[in-house]
Amino acid sequence: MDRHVAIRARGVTKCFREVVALDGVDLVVGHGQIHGLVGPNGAGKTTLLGLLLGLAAADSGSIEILGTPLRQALDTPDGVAGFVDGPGLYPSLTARQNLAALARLRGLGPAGIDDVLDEVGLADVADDRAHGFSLGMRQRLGLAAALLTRPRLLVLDEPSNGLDPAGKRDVHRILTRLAADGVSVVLSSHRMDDVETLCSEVTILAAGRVVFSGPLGKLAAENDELDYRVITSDPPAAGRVARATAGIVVLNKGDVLVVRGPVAALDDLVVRLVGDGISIREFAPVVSPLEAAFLALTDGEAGR
Ligand SMILES: Nc1ncnc2c1ncn2[C@@H]1O[C@H](COP(=O)(O)OP(=O)(O)OP(=O)(O)O)[C@@H](O)[C@H]1O
Repeated sequence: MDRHVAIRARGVTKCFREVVALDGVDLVVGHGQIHGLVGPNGAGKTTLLGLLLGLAAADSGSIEILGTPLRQALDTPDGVAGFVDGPGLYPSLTARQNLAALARLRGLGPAGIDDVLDEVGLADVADDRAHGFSLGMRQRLGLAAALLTRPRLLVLDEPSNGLDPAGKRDVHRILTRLAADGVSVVLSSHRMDDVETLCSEVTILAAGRVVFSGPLGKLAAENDELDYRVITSDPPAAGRVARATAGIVVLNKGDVLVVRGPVAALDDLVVRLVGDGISIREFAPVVSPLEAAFLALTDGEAGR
């Protein structure tokens, strides 16, 4: 038993007939960490999140949640909440009634319902029926339902799905605040920018296996051959300087200067540009380290 981590999964395997959805998966999530789960369609993300929520049992391996080993389905300890495949809601009930029904099922009183509705930005539509809700509103209501139980571990399958930019910002704000209070969060997403903004650690799954797990910074360190877009005050001169810098490969992407090279050569290029009086307005990876790693590590695995 390990009380220092929220989730410790080792060698988890899950098959659906001949389909191996998870194949020896390890996952460690610390307290107060927001951990991203990414992978192509069919990689096993929802299956893994479902196991963490106790919706099914693993075929083999071990899963420990909040210090308690999971032995069978529906065995999750108190303090775990979330959803997979979209939040389960009663369409004919209002937002408030949905939460009241859930509170009764969990043996909780109605106290807190207004607070969580307010927290997820649904206070104004609290008495509207859920069947008229947009995808983003249903996601918010699902999050409200999870928050109602005051969880110590939140397990969320694509929580930003269907949210507009303001909704996404609200959800990010809520999750970041919860994590600051020590709540652990595991979430899946197809949006690399979401994962990069929210998560300190990420696990990349491909075909049921973990191909990377660790801090986002480690991915950046392992990707020193990214393409960088360089926007300057004098593009022709910058192109000439880049071509003359040892170790730098210049790639033409329209009018925009794009370079590739080891970190030392990129550093040298910056020094030379500035030395030549060329102002650097932007020096940024064309695709983020996470996206580059995702594409490199999951190449050919999509669409099982
Ligand atoms: N209940 C099930 N019965 C049969 N096969 C299943 C079942 N659930 C998942 N699978 C299969 O297991 C594999 C992993 O599916 P899973 O839904 O976990 O992937 P995912 O990473 O969440 O994909 P997506 O990004 O498309 O949601 C897929 O091949 C899927 O078809």
